[in-house]
Amino acid sequence: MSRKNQTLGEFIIENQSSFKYTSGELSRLINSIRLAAKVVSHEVNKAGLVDIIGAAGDVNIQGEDQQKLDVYANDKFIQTLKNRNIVCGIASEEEDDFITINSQDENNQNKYVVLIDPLDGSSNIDVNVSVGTIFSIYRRVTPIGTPVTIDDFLQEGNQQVAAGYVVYGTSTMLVYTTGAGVNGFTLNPAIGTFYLSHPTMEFPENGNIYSVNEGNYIHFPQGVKDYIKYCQMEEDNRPYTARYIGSLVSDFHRNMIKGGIYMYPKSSKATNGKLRLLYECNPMAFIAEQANGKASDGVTRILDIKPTELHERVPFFCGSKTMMNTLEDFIQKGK
Ligand SMILES: O=P(O)(O)OC[C@H]1O[C@](O)(COP(=O)(O)O)[C@@H](O)[C@@H]1O
Ligand SMILES: [Mg+2]
Ligand SMILES: [Mg+2]
Repeated sequence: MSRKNQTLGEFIIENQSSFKYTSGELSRLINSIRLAAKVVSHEVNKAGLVDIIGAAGDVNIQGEDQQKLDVYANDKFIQTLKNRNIVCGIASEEEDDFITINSQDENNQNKYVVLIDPLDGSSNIDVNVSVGTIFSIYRRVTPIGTPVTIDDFLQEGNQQVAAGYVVYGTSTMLVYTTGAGVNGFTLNPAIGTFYLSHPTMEFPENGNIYSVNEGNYIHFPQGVKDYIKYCQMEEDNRPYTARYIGSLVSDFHRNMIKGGIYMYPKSSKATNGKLRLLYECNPMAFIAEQANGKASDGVTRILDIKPTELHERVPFFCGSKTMMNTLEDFIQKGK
């Protein structure tokens, strides 16, 4: 039956469908993320009120002004993840260092670490444009009952056991993979339940949407400049459509549904680009590949990059395979 004529009652409730590939603990971990997503969604949907918009007055490790909603989302996800006795460590965009959850206790059998961008698209908060949350889950590499170390977090993206995002848009959706495809769930806020609204999400092989902050065009490497000009030429099915929301999650989500490519290149202003490998690029790359898409730094597959520090940045290109292959050819030629 096509999704169109399914009634709400016929949507498979996520508990019966999305966990067929996951262990009980991982299911419970994703359940805790789902709970935190509902709480944050409620706050996002009233962010126009004085108590939650605006800067929190602090600056995070990235040197960025923390928005109140950044801090709120960070607190909620950490608090929810701590309470479930499943996670032994958390790294967040909003925390200087990783957080240990009683892993020194020899009875602590918690074996997962979570890396999170609690609020993605911060520049959109005060202007009522969609934002998101991104998460990445690994098994710890250090022995259970011993202290968590940075090695538990500096794992290659190809070791992830799950990754996903929440997009707080016209509706709130949770989209994630556990390594067996990508499923999208839409929140029915009236009853607080996520419904499987987008089963087996996949990038179209090709597309005609490109997402990049063209304000930085003059600072881009020549190969990226050449590709952007290619997108704008009157030829074949071009010029493509330019769409840039300013939230990685939102641009990625639209491109996965319609086909397209997202680009955050390095530039003379940001020599490694802006996006963080561990809690933005790796999870989105895992989802992209599980959805028949592709993700690289322009040369190397994102999931094969060996991380060296918690908040390291990499150039990030992600989307429909055919568009990504064309972009990488331009980068190869133009350097
Ligand atoms: O404003 P810019 O430089 O184009 O950057 C926009 C990009 O930066 C981000 O907002 C970075 O994420 P954070 O908001 O979590 O820092 C992405 O979501 C978005 O795609
Ligand atoms: Mg982000
Ligand atoms: Mg963020």
